[in-house]
Amino acid sequence: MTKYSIAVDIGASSGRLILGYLENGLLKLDEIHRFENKIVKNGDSYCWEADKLFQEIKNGLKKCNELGVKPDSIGIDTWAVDFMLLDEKNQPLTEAVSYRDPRTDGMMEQVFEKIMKERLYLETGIQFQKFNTIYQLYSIKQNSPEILDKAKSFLMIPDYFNYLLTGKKANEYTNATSTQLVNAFTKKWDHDLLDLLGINKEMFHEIKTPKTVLGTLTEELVSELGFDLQVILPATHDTGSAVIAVPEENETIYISSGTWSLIGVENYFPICVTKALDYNFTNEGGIDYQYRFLKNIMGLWMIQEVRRNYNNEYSFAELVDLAREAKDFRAIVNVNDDRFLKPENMVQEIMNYCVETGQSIPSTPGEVAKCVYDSLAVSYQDAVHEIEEIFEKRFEKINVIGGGCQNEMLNQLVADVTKKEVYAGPVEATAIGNIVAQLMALDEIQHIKEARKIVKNSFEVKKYLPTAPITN
Ligand SMILES: Nc1ncnc2c1ncn2[C@@H]1O[C@H](COP(=O)(O)OP(=O)(O)OP(=O)(O)O)[C@@H](O)[C@H]1O
Ligand SMILES: C[C@H](O)[C@H](O)[C@@H](O)C(=O)CO
Ligand SMILES: [Mg+2]
Repeated sequence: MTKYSIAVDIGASSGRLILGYLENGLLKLDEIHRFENKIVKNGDSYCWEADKLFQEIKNGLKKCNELGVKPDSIGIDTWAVDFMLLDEKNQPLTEAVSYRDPRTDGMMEQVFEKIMKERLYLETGIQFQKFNTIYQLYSIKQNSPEILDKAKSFLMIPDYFNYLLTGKKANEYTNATSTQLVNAFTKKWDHDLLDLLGINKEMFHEIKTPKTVLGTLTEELVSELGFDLQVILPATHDTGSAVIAVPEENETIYISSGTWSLIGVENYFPICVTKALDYNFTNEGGIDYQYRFLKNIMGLWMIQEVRRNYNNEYSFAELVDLAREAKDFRAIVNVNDDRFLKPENMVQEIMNYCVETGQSIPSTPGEVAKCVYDSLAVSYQDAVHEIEEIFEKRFEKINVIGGGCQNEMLNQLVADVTKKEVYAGPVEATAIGNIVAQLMALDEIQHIKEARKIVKNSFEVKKYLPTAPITN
């Protein structure tokens, strides 16, 4: 009997419900619902529209009825680090504040007054991003302590949506690791660290791993939707799900390319050595207790903001075409500079950077786009060199997955600057990895190697070779 699973994949720029099932050994996808996601200003805070997003999840489930689809399971994944705090009546104490909110400015440095940076990295293995959950919570403790006093439940965004679906509370492992509050070795909440920071450890829930069946829908939702299903935990950190879908059975460097570019490798143990700290790599949790040794690169957020600055006049494909036409323009920015995390105007910020560094100044949408793509490719190349230095080996190929793998110009740039074979696809890697974890929980797929073989056979993967010869 064929099992049907729904992946709810909500990224920073868009969300989608995708139905997945096995047919003749191949994984089939049907997109049920797609919707926009964005950060909105709520008072003085930059927030996600959590209520609207949950309504979109229900809208997508209602479409199943219209399509005559009766799914067996659902799994939710989103971006990392962000969370909700619930009071004793299970009511949210704040809006869903975004990691791009400036409330964490200066918080990392204040935390280092409580715990040495090196110790924090040795215990958690997590990269130092100013917006990590640890710094968000510390900001609340410093600026609105009454909120933490009332907090009885800490749920990350997917955990919160799972709670609304089932009434059950749990923290899923892959996303919990992104908080920088989980011990990389015990894989549990680091209570010593929480005590050091004066954050009440009682509000955190039991950490559960991908493939866990959390429960079924609440009675209210069954009567609203007209059906019930199993709510299964995928890797609820979207990048954790994306990495599951890398269509490569052997070792490879992956780039999960979307709002962020997450570049790294899969590993069996956490690498918390000084060089990994200096290069700011992370050891986020993966499925089956793998580690995702990777780093955040600012990613296509920059081109999303450039597109917005030009009043969404150009599609992403048109911006690539315009960048190709600007082939002679060359200026490189440090994409990982905090100035690009949430500038008032990304185009202006890029121009200012080029003025400050004495470079040619991009003046057309094509030149700005080319500057972004060239700069991302340079940043990827630096990360590849760092990975090969730490692993003391050369990797032969790079797999690009996610929406960004549709950018053929960037894929070719990556092949040219790294001098490696680049394999681009699948586009919906996150949703695919989400579905794979559900089908594994439903005993439709037995293990990851089998899953990756199925993904490779089921979806298009385009190959890019360096235009210059590969020199070993
Ligand atoms: N046709 C296209 N040509 C070139 N680039 C594209 C195309 N379609 C999408 N993209 C790129 O893909 C990006 C979106 O990727 P994706 O859909 O994986 O992001 P998301 O899942 O919405 O967000 P997140 O990265 O937070 O998960 C866009 O910002 C854009 O740069
Ligand atoms: C904010 C996080 O760095 C971000 O969610 C990243 O981990 C990611 O997975 C983006 O899709
Ligand atoms: Mg995504």
